[in-house]
Amino acid sequence: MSSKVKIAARLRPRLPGEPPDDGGVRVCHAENSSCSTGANSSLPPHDANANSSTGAGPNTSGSSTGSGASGSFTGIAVANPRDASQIFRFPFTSCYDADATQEEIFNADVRPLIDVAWSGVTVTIFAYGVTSSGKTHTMQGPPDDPGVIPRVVEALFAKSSSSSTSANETEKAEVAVSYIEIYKDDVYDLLVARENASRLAPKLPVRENEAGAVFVAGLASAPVASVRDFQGVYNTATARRSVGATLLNRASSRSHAVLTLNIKVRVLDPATNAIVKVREGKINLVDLAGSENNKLTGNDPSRMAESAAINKSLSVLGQVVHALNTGASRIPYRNAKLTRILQDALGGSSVGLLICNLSPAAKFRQDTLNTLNFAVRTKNIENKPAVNERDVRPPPPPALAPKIDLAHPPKPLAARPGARPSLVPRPTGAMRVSSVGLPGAGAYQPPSRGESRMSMIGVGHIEKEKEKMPPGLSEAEIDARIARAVEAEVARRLEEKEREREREREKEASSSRQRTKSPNSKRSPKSKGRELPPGLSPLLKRHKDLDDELQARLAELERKFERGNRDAGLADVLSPVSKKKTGRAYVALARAHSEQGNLQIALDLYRRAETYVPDNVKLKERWILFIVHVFLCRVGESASASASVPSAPSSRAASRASRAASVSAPSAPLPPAPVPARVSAPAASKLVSASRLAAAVSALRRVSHPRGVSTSALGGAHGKAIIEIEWAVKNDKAFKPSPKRPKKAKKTKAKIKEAEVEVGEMDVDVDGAGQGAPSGMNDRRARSESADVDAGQVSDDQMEVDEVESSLTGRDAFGHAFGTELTNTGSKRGVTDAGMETPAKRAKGKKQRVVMIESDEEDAYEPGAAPRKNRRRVGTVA
Ligand SMILES: Nc1ncnc2c1ncn2[C@@H]1O[C@H](COP(=O)(O)OP(=O)(O)OP(=O)(O)O)[C@@H](O)[C@H]1O
Repeated sequence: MSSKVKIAARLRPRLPGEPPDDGGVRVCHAENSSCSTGANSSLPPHDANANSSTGAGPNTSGSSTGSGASGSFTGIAVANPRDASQIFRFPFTSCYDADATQEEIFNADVRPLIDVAWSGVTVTIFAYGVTSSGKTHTMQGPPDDPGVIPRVVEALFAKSSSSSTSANETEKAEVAVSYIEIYKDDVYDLLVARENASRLAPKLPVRENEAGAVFVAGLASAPVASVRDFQGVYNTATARRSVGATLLNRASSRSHAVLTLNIKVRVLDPATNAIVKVREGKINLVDLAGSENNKLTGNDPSRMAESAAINKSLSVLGQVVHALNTGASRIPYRNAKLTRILQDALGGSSVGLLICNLSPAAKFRQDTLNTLNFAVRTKNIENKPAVNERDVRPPPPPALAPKIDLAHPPKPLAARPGARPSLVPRPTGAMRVSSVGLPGAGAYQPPSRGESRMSMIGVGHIEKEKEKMPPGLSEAEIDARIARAVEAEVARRLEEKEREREREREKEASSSRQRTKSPNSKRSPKSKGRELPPGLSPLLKRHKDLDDELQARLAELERKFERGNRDAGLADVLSPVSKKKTGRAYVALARAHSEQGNLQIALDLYRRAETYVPDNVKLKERWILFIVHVFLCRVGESASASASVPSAPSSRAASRASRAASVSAPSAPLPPAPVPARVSAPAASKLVSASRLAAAVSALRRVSHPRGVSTSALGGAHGKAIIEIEWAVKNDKAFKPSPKRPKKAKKTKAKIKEAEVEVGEMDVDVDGAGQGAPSGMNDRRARSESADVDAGQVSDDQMEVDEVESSLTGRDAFGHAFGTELTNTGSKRGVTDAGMETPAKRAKGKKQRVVMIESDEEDAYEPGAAPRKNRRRVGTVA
């Protein structure tokens, strides 16, 4: 349903002091074929035969055609201010001449809207017109001749007191008032007291809620219970409104005022007196500030500013109306607070009434025409009123749900002739049960839940409950009791099931604990496969003949694995940095143990380190090696214990080892163990295991790196450690770990500065030796060196190579001779000798090779001098 904005035009009488009415503005009524002018007109009524126009001036639209300004139409006829013989006619159904009373206007156009608001719709009534045209008079009115606002309130309370709309329902209304003014495009709450005449009330923001309704945030709302209450609130608030004297109006409104009456109607059920519905209607009563011609108003600068704001907002109002009429895609509501607040009344969901106030004075003729043009356009705006009503009745209690005969439940929909088969799969024989356990044909119930309940409770249970009911109960009470009983039964059975499940879980947990405690107990290969690390399971699956000892060993490994899981739990909650640090700590610990010969512990620690750095491929490989190592050691020991000749290749253990290794590398037969002629049993076992280990490791390496990967690529520094340990085991030698790699120096400003100082010192030292480069390097050399030695581009590896090279030649990469000789002996793993420099010293050595190039202007570096801005740094700390 749509509703057009209704227009009512009212011509005010000529005021004392105004020039005589020239009869230029006439109110015509078709019914009595007459046109009247403002009161006290000095001119006779407009000549009915005067020339008339089919428009209302160049900017008009929508005015009707007709001949003459006769009373053949209802509306306003205005003489062209430039040519009095031309008449513009504006047809409106509601037109009031100067003699019209406040009561007439109220009864004809406003009173009907009270019922609209009462029914839960927003109604907006606004007075529009040039300054001094009588807007405030129409809306507010003097105390002895109240206008629309007081009359609306009075009618509202009268309606409220006699609010009985039907025989069944009684209505109770609550009225609350809010009152704002929009002054210079800022919103102020007129209900909020101000400390003094100056505008100290806070400006209120205009917002939009999720539903798109515009509202003034933080606006006060005063409930009023009677007309007297309202008068008290309204008079106080109105006194706060910005009013100023202009030449045209002694009490000119300097702001737009919007009074809102919020009407909340509660509809009661007469039987129970309970609230059935709530409707919330609103009446917005808007007294706009009048458009002003500053030539006529004689405004001072402050009034001019007000006037500009007023005219601007009215102009936006006009643009909004125009956009609505032309069906524009964008309506410029947001261009002014006024239009934003009146958005609902203009093309929104409210019912609107625009009262056009007209002045008969000739000086306002053009403004009058503008006002009428605006009115004609506005009347084409269509709103879509919406009723704001909600049903607040509580949902019907379960006992009042449709009753079904339990003994003869309704057929499912699909079974009815012509009914659409249900799309929900339904097991045969199962009947849907409502949430309270009653068969609910109409009530929706999720199938799974309802059906499971049905299977739990069954119709028999309900029947039993029904039988238990004492006599004399009503049907509803019986239903309610059954519902409660069934609910309780469902709850009890669910609880029982839950307890049962809990017991099962506990049983399972205790049996798994038992299994862990007794490592010798028989375990199914499946459980092994599930619990052991993935790298271990394939090997075990293929060797089901492993003896008890090995089983015990595996159990121990499992425990370690579980401990690893705990570590994994801890690793989960650590930050990446902490994880890395913890992983490094484990590696360091492993190194320490390996140094002491505790290879087993070392390898275990390497494995734990893996928990914290799971993506570290090197550590994963080390874990596989460890498993093989353990396996072969055990095999080797048992072989040595059982054989008189340690190298016996035909021994059972050795053949097992051979088989195990061949699993990993079927194409790589184990080499014969290199056993010396005379060797002790333990040493022999070690050698046997070592040889098997070496074969298995190489086989594994082939498996994991089919294309062949170098040792360093296999494990880097830590991989090397593993190989070294293996080597030590194989050769029965002490294991010497490699020294830690020096950390990379960070390129911090401080270090760069420090490096500069060091370079300065280095230059001095080198000069002192008589072999270094001169402290003042020429530009060409500096450039060529900078191209070669941009420290940012020199990798660590390159530095290692340089070190070796320079240790051989005694010169650095640039041909400089060093005062101190680098002592890297070039051993096969790059391990330094006992008297070698510490990593820190090595790092320092590297620093000394950094070349700092100063700017072209400075040949010599001044030790201790602060770095200058224009220095060009082409080399930096490695
Ligand atoms: N219908 C009327 N009957 C008698 N007097 C009227 C009527 N309409 C307006 N007046 C008088 O005209 C003067 C100006 O009216 P009013 O202040 O209501 O104009 P306005 O449009 O509100 O002006 P502004 O926009 O400057 O506030 C007032 O003195 C008012 O009493």
